[in-house]
Amino acid sequence: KLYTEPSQLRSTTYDYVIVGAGTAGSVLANRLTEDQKIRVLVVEAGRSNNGSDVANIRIPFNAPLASPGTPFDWNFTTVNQPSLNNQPEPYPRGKVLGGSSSTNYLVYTRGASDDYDRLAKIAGDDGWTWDSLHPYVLKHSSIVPPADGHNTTGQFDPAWHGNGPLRTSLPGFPAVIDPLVIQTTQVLSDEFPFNLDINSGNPLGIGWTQSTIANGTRQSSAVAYLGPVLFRSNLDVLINTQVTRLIQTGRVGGKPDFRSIEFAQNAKSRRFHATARREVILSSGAVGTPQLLMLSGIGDREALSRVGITAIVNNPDVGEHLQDHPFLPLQWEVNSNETFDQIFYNPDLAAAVLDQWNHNHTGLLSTNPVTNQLGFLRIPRNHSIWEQFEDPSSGPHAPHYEIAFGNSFVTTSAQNLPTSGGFLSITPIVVSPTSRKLNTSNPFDQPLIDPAFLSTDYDVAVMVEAVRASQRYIAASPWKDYIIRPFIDSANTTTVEGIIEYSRQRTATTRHPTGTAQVGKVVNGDLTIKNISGLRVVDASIFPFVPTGHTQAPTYIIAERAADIIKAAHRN
Ligand SMILES: Cc1cc2nc3c(=O)[nH]c(=O)nc-3n(C[C@H](O)[C@H](O)[C@H](O)COP(=O)(O)OP(=O)(O)OC[C@H]3O[C@@H](n4cnc5c(N)ncnc54)[C@H](O)[C@@H]3O)c2cc1C
Repeated sequence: KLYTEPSQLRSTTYDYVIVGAGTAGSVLANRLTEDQKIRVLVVEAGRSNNGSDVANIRIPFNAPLASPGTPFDWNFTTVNQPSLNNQPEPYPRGKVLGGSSSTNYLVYTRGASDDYDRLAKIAGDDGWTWDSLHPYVLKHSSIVPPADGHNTTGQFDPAWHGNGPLRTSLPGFPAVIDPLVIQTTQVLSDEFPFNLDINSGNPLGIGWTQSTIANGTRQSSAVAYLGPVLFRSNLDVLINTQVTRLIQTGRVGGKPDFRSIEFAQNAKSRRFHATARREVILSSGAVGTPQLLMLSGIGDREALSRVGITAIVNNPDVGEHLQDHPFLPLQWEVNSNETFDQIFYNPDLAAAVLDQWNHNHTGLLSTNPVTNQLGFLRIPRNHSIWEQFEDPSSGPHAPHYEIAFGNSFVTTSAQNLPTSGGFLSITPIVVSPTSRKLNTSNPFDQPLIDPAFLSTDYDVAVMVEAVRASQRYIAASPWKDYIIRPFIDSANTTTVEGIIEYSRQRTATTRHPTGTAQVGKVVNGDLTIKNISGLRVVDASIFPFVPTGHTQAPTYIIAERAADIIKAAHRN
């Protein structure tokens, strides 16, 4: 049942208390309440994902309107980024049932098998290898026909898709660049081979984008996992309420035991408490989880004492090691009036596509807002970059960078939409970055977030290489009559110095924070917290290295396995 006020709760004691009904938290809420005898409370700071004002979190193409600066988002900002000309960056995180899966850009990629194998090695648990996780890969998701019903043969491999509740699909609306992107994989097949399914564990090459969209509508963990089980009498979900602190309830096996939470609706309102008989599970995301640990006295002793918090468990790694993917759109003016830009210039067209979506959930608004094709690529072994840097990737199937092809002008906070013209955007993303950081202080204040974008020479060098690869892509013959010229802002990105200068002006977040309560440093292989009893973390903060794809699918996969680990831990 869904509650909007803490005073409405039927109990203060549950078997499990989950903090955050986001991507991972909703998976756990669903799986742990499969056993009717188990009672679960989920406390979510954000609002409901239903209501009369939720169009922008339901309509796939409107995802960029869901955050930042909206009631669905925490509206965080990073600290000034010295390597991005000392500018801060908006840092969106979903604050709504489904968490960031309700506001993200819907791209569904699992990353490389090597990413999971490295996680298993760091965790000391073979259960996290790609092969061992295969049942969870199939259990969490399924692939359904796209909104336009086109024949998807040759665009994905059905063998890699299961029958799970999270429904995904291939692009639901064709882009004028689709044939050009695919033809280039034939013309430049050595460097940019076609990959039938980038979600097979080997993402290398260029393939069709899969998105968390079904029937032309966003599929989030709230839609796929939480909504369908809200009727269960053993599940209580409290929204609009922030957990402010975890409370030590005693000691178990010589370790501090944290089985209670404190929560409130705002900084001035009454504080409430609830207790878990079995465990409190933190699924508050890569910003919320370390913030809550630190507020509860779990973190770096000296940093906590500077903000007046007494450390109960000294762990300097809590909230450190934030890792994200830097993202840099490049744009070209093109010889077409069929790019998606047109709906931003023409209100009649915008109204027509909205009418179509409202009518039957088809048309432009039913598709992913960013891209119909993605490429994941490695810098070859004989490239001079490797004379200077160690390869930080997890293995031979893991890319160093990604390129996403957009049939419109992709912007960042540092760039406005032009008022006319048709555009192609290619967005290089460094997917094995080496920059890491995050710091925090008080529950209702925004924490200090520092992704340290492009702060290492390696990240800069890979960004340069990714920009050059994008330029080689559109220099191929299929684009000859299509590209007019580079957009003015990116026109000078022809020299290494020019690319670096452009990167420092325009790089933004791909919104993939991970690593702030990572396996090996903060949590054990079973995701329990080191030197603490009664507490576990299940969300994107546990990844020791950011996966080399977009981070929602890896989060669903680890959450599905975590549910089984938790059930097994309490079986007797
Ligand atoms: C704008 C945006 C675009 C993105 N695009 C993509 C994409 O296209 N593809 C992709 O794969 N990934 C994308 N991502 C990233 C992906 O969505 C996240 O990595 C993933 O959803 C993280 O899941 P999580 O469970 O760790 O956290 P979340 O899903 O963020 O869940 C955390 C939940 O905890 C709640 N919470 C936090 N603190 C508290 C507290 N103290 N008390 C109570 N509740 C609390 C939050 O409100 C939230 O609901 C995007 C993210 C954003 C924000």
